[in-house]
Amino acid sequence: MSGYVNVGSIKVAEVLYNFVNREALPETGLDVEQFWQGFEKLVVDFTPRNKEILKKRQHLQDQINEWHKENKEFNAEKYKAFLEEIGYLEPIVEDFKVNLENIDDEISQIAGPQLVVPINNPRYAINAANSRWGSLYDAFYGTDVISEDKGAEKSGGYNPVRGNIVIEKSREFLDDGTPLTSGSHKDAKKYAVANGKLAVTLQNGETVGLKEEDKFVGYQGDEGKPSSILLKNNGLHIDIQINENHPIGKTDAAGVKDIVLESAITTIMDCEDSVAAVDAEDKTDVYRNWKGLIRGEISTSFQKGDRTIERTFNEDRVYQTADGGEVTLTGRVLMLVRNVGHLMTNSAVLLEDGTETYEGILDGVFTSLIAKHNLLGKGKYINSKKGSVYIVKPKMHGSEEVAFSNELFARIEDLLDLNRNTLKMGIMDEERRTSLNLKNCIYAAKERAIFINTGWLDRTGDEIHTSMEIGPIARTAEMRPMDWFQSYEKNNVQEGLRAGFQYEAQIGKGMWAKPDNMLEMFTEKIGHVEAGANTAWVPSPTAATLHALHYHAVDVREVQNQLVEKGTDTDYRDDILKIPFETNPGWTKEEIKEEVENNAQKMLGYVVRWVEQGVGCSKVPDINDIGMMEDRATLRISSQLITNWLHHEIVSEEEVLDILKRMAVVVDEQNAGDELYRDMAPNYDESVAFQAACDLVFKGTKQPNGYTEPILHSRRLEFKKKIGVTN
Ligand SMILES: CC(=O)SCCNC(=O)CCNC(=O)[C@H](O)C(C)(C)COP(=O)(O)OP(=O)(O)OC[C@H]1O[C@@H](n2cnc3c(N)ncnc32)[C@H](O)[C@@H]1OP(=O)(O)O
Ligand SMILES: O=CC(=O)O
Ligand SMILES: [Mg+2]
Repeated sequence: MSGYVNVGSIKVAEVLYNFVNREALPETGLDVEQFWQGFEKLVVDFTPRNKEILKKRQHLQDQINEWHKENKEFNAEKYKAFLEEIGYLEPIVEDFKVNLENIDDEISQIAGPQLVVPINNPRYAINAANSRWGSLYDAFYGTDVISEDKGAEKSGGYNPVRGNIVIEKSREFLDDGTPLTSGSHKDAKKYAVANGKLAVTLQNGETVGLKEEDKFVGYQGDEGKPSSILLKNNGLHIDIQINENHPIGKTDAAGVKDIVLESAITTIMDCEDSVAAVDAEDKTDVYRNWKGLIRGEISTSFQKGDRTIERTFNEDRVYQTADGGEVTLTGRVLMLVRNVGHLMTNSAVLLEDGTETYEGILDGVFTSLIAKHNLLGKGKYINSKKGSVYIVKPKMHGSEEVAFSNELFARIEDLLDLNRNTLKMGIMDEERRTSLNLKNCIYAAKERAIFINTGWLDRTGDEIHTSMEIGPIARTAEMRPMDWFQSYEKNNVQEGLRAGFQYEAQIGKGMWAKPDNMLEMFTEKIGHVEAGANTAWVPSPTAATLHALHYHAVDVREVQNQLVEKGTDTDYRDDILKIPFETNPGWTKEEIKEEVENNAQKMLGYVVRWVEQGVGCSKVPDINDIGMMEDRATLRISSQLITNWLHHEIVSEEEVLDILKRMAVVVDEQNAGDELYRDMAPNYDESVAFQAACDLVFKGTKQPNGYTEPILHSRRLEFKKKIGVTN
């Protein structure tokens, strides 16, 4: 474990202190001594306020619990009045508009997918930074968007039957978004440029152009024999790549070897839900990676099959324009960084009384300090051309907490000698108090709020915990179609539009949590764009490429215009307050068993890797063998649902323990091929991971807002100690 260095009244872990002095502070123009003095003062000033925020959360929760116990007959009007009385529902501010400056086009102008990636996994994080462009052919060929029926299997080498379906589907996409004056891209036998326009020769010998000529942007290679044609539709680029000697190009009449799409426009480098970082060593790793990412200098090499792959940031892409000029497009996403929320502390910095500092304060300071490098032009690539730093702030409850972050950001700007409002804020709309008071939350950071995103996974967990005492909460799959959820989503779009997010900021929708079910995503996630969101989360680069198709199909600007025209003054509060509980559930024994087993299996599959391997985001099979993206937020749902059912005696403790034990055997089997894995069964008492899962459900009513972090962190620290690892 790291030793500590005294910094005034506080102590900073040596590993972090050295990183800051040797790697983070150099090139920022900041004085080392002044920085640490200012840091100490900031920590000392903001810690008590952070503590107060958390006390208020608990006080509100306690009052809500008591109210439900005293009001067994639920009355919606009385409930709302009570929430107003205790300040859970805030008086709503007058209409206003956000006042944002120096916002990159990727946030304000370009509607498209937002990828999320654990920041402490360089292989994935660099991949994520490069996922601005993705192969449509690979996305179709490699996923279930195309069925494997009728000889179109994926297995083995290249399957031309499947390949032809990919090509056909891709041409249909071109016909939809960038149609020809006549005929179809399917019949193209040559793509060329003539007189500054796209000239497509069809099978019938006719040469046609684009219906909307200005959708042609540029090309690479010779006009008569280009290697690439660049088109643009709804603000997103399409690169038709041509090489008649390529194995795929050879099979295509026009020599097209791929269609590459602008895919993830922004990426969130995540320090939070998808990461396990519990001590100074882990946090220093996180910050070091962020430095490599924001400067575009990080690289990694890894083995894939029998190949060694070197992964670095992609270069820009340069094209000739029709008028003889040149256009350079970035090869990379715009990066945002998600800090942690206000809840957790970390031993990386200790206060005078020996207690740990709030991790959110540390993240705010250090991710901003590191980002300053890039603001000063240091590094291989510039992330924000406008000189902003985009910080996503999760798990805030109500406008007071947003105001706290806003002040923290201002103080960090002063510490780092940054202009006011350089630090922008993405507000996760993922706690009930925030959804219900969203307008006020945006107002509290109206010079910084660059997104509001419906983090529906945490939001669902918070819904369960907040109303723990009312009765049994609905089964997880039944929660989304319900009023509370639907109105939460609509309210988010409405409040974004009302606050003037159109052409200024992002109205974002949540994660697709089934990373292997791309057909289902392809069918469903277009709903996010149709609802007026100009971005939505995806779990992988492939998902980003497929989701990009939705922004080609639907012009979200039009949707937003229509919504604004219709009016943005619906009061969704009453619907959001419709608690998803069951007065008379009537679930069969079989249904109850299935629900608990499913949640238990996902929990254990995730927790075991978190606690014993430090993996913060995993793909874990559910009971139907569907690989689910599991992170701290999905764990909050699974654990709180079981807790709730235990609390209301839908299941007994013995039954849950029995299910956990049986599911542990299943999870052990699923991980049989992993050398680092330690079985949970049959010595359950010795498995730290198994104990963590038990704590999460059996002590679930006591977890602050139902969060999983306190147990995950303490059990991970216990495991590290047990096996003697420092990181
Ligand atoms: C509630 C919330 O807070 S949601 C936000 C937090 N969640 C996330 O950030 C999810 C991010 N996604 C992931 O971590 C992963 O996709 C997982 C864990 C869900 C699945 O991971 P795996 O099982 O390894 O995925 P799979 O085997 O299908 O794909 C691996 C390949 O995809 C790439 N990949 C997968 N996810 C990502 C990603 N998010 N970003 C970049 N690349 C990715 C990997 O780099 C790898 O490719 P490579 O071999 O060329 O390096
Ligand atoms: O952070 C995202 C969520 O859904 O929770
Ligand atoms: Mg979340």
